[in-house]
Amino acid sequence: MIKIQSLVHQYPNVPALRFPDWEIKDREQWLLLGSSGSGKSTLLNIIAGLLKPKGGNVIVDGTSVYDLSLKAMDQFRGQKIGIIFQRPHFIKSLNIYDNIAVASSFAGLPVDGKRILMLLDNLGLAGKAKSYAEELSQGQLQRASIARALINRPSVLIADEPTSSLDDENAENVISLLTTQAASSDASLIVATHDKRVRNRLSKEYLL
Ligand SMILES: Nc1ncnc2c1ncn2[C@@H]1O[C@H](COP(=O)(O)OP(=O)(O)OP(=O)(O)O)[C@@H](O)[C@H]1O
Repeated sequence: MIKIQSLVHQYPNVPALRFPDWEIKDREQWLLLGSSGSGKSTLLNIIAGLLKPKGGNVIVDGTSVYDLSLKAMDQFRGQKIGIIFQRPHFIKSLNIYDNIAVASSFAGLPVDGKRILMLLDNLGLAGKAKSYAEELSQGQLQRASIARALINRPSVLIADEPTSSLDDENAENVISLLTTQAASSDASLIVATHDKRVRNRLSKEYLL
């Protein structure tokens, strides 16, 4: 369960961003909608523990995220929150398997090789474990980033414009995988998007 309460963020020289309170129950799937500049990415970064808000609370599974020390917050994020960005970033010198393994090590968790291979298989990447990011297409990379986001069995999967750089077929594939994989991992899902192809695929909407 995630709660945001009385959240406000202030960038220099622009009006403060205020976010309506929001409660995301376990396994719920939400679209985060709003016009360009309304604060979607800002809110996702705040929920993910990557950007400290000026005021208010983010509570994930009973823990007030911004009351944690920086080190505790890094581990908490690694264990509880899976993040998928618009364009996936992988460490170039490591293969896909090792990139996913590193996500567990950073979170202070043991590497579960069987689960890495199972997730890659579920995401249609069974043969790509030993490949490097530069050898994968955008759609394959986005699927690999879903595997990486899921590896630590997070409570919530957060995706910021995950389909905007993909063609129709890959966009459909990625949104299906996000919804089914979140459900089978018992994770909640938040997808921020402008993409009309995605809008009718999740039942709940939070509007900025
Ligand atoms: N680092 C920053 N410094 C100053 N202002 C910022 C910064 N990042 C974002 N902003 C401003 O905060 C507002 C919200 O930005 P944000 O990226 O969260 O919006 P968004 O809804 O995700 O937009 P888009 O849909 O275009 O990606 C915008 O007005 C933006 O210009």
